[in-house]
Amino acid sequence: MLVALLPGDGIGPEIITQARRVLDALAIEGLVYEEALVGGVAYKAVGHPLPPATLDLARRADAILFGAVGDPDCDALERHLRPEQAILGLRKELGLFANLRPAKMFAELADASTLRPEVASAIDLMIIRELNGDVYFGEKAMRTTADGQREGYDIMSYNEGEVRRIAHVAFRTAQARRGRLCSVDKANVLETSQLWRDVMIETAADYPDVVLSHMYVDNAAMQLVRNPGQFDVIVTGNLFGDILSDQASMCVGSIGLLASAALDGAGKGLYEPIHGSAPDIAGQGKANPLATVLSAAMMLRYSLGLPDQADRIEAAVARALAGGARGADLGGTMSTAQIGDAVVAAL
Ligand SMILES: NC(=O)c1ccc[n+]([C@@H]2O[C@H](COP(=O)([O-])OP(=O)(O)OC[C@H]3O[C@@H](n4cnc5c(N)ncnc54)[C@H](O)[C@@H]3O)[C@@H](O)[C@H]2O)c1
Ligand SMILES: CC(C)[C@H](C(=O)O)[C@@H](O)C(=O)O
Ligand SMILES: [Mg+2]
Repeated sequence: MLVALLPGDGIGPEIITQARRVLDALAIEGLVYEEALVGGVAYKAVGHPLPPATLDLARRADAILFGAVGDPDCDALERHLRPEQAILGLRKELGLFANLRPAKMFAELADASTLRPEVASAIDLMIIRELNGDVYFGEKAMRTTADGQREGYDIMSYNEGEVRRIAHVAFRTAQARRGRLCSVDKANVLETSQLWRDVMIETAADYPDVVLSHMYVDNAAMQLVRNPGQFDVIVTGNLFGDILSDQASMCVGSIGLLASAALDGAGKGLYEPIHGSAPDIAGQGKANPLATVLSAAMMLRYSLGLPDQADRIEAAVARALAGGARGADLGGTMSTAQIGDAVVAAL
């Protein structure tokens, strides 16, 4: 089994190092790793954020463990050369359309949430974000209007096939959990969302055991902090899912805790923390590696057929947290490597 390791920029290498240590400690037979450049480091080395050799490795691999991309030095580059294009390109080129972003409160962290403990302790939800469409991948450009103003535009669209395939993933996920699916859209304003809602309702006919509800995205953002315990599975588009998942991360204590899987529906997956390259803390040993460690657990579960090993990592993270393994993001003092040590010791 080949795992592509793509550490990327900023805190990416620091957090991938810790995830790799945890994987190594499991001594899984037959697991091999190959590393490649991605993001700003790839642009600086070879002139492109997603070099052909990296894309080729990602295609050959059974799974991809990804750190983060993004570098302030690159923010003025033409868009197609910016580091972020690497992650967008991998998702699109590999057809990784289903993004699973689970948020569950670790009991040991109830005090770390910005929500009151009795509100936060009820959080056990899964955000399913569509990852290959929406305003992210529509036509976009800058142009000049007739009266000489600069104008930027980005076309938002979904076709029904794109919505239906993510709907099936979401309904099946809800079936395997508590049977409740909340579809989040903006159907009161957007045609894209009206189609989204119509297709969700049509697909529901195949899943009579799942209770489907709908919520506008503005209300969903409010409900996530008012009463997050009401959610089981949330399914939403690319942009809304991006925003709501960062919000959900803070509800469970830190953005440094939320893992994700980007799946193609056929077993291949890219696994990454939901956060970015955090240039403000890069290279200082302050990054929380747990989102990446938990992403490695998702990789073992969803792509490598090793659910018991995944459970082992997740249990070790819970034990490490119970033992006080907290970095600055959770009000503690441990470094990135010390948190890694604590997880390895708890395996
Ligand atoms: N998938 C990705 O690679 C990805 C995701 C999001 C943002 N980005 C990129 O990352 C760069 C920075 O973006 P941003 O600042 O908006 O978001 P960010 O997620 O990198 O950081 C937001 C805040 O959270 C903190 N933070 C993030 N991860 C943390 C961790 N593991 N431990 C402790 N604190 C953590 C950061 O220090 C920062 O204060 C940008 O270039 C952006 O495009 C990349
Ligand atoms: C870096 C960016 C392109 C990316 C996104 O918007 O999908 C990030 O925010 C994420 O959540 O993975
Ligand atoms: Mg994001």
